[in-house]
Amino acid sequence: MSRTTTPAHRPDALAGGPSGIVVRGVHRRFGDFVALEDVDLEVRPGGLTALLGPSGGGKSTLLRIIAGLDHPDSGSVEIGGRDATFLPPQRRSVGFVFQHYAAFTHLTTARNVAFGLEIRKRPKAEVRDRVAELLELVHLEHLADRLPSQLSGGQRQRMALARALAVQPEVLLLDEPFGALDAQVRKELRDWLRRLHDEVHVTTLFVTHDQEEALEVADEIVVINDGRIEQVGTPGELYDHPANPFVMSFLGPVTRLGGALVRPHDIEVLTDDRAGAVRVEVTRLLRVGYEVRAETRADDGSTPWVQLTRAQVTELGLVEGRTVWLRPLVDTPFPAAGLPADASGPVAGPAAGCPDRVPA
Ligand SMILES: Nc1ncnc2c1ncn2[C@@H]1O[C@H](COP(=O)(O)OP(=O)(O)OP(=O)(O)O)[C@@H](O)[C@H]1O
Repeated sequence: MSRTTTPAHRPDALAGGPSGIVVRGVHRRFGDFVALEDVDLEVRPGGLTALLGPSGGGKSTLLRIIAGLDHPDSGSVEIGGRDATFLPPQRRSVGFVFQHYAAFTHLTTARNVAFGLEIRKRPKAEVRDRVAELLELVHLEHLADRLPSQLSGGQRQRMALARALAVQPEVLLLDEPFGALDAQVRKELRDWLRRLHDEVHVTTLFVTHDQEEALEVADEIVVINDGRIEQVGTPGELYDHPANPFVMSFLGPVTRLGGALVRPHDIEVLTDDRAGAVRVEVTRLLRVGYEVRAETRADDGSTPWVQLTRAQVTELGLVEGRTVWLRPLVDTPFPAAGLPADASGPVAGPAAGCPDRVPA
């Protein structure tokens, strides 16, 4: 997917320029529990930003505070350059969509989309034109007269997006908008969201716990864990230059090699001993689609695994039981000891279920 035309590079894409979000020093406690601790965040105007982190990390709390559905104990929220900290949700110019969208069940798709405009008493012709435009945008024009119960889950979420966009919010906040849908539909909708965003350029912040979703869709990813922001960057920056072991292990597969954390595709397999290489025995070759995962055991009892292509396996003559040597192909910034106990592998995405996570 091309990112060359991302709205972040086209700040003039909205009339008056899109608005960013600035969060400063936000704290939020629930009793003794600290849900957000001194959170500072700038969401780029016109960008598609993912708020990514494990369950309970504080994603929804932060989104709700930006939306005005919850309030910080201290700190501030600015939307489009205006202090919104004490504004009610309806005065923040935000549109939101949640995982389980509560549509008006007795209203058609078109009337659901029109709702926000109608309560704002917009002229009938304007409402009609805007609804037609939005339904076309979300590819639901042919289902305008259906009731929500006659739509699929994916169609309902698209209707929710259209409804949120109807009142032309400055920012769009999406909390796991596709979370309740099955994997295939999720995948289609995330491609669709990317394309939709390329058309409308509204500053969008979406919550996800799925690293693959964030890597595929977002211009920028904010990784949040335990109420703190771990790192902010483009998908490439986070994947290639993680700030700490948590980000490294959350954003892709990791394995331990010679006391360091390494990506399993950044390991060279050698058929003889060389400087810096670790001797291992191949314990299992697992074919997973187009890749082969070679599980190994080193003399110190550690069990690094390597991601290879079938051609590499053939070329190396790898078979179970063979001794080979492994060497990291890139510098390994983190010792394996720095890996949090609960982050021994990716939590979701293509690498989920990697051998590191398969119970012995
Ligand atoms: N109203 C509340 N009262 C008490 N604790 C709360 C409340 N809302 C959230 N929390 C706690 O704050 C923490 C952060 O919750 P939050 O919903 O923001 O996490 P999350 O990252 O969105 O997680 P998930 O992906 O599971 O939705 C959790 O431990 C949660 O139990």
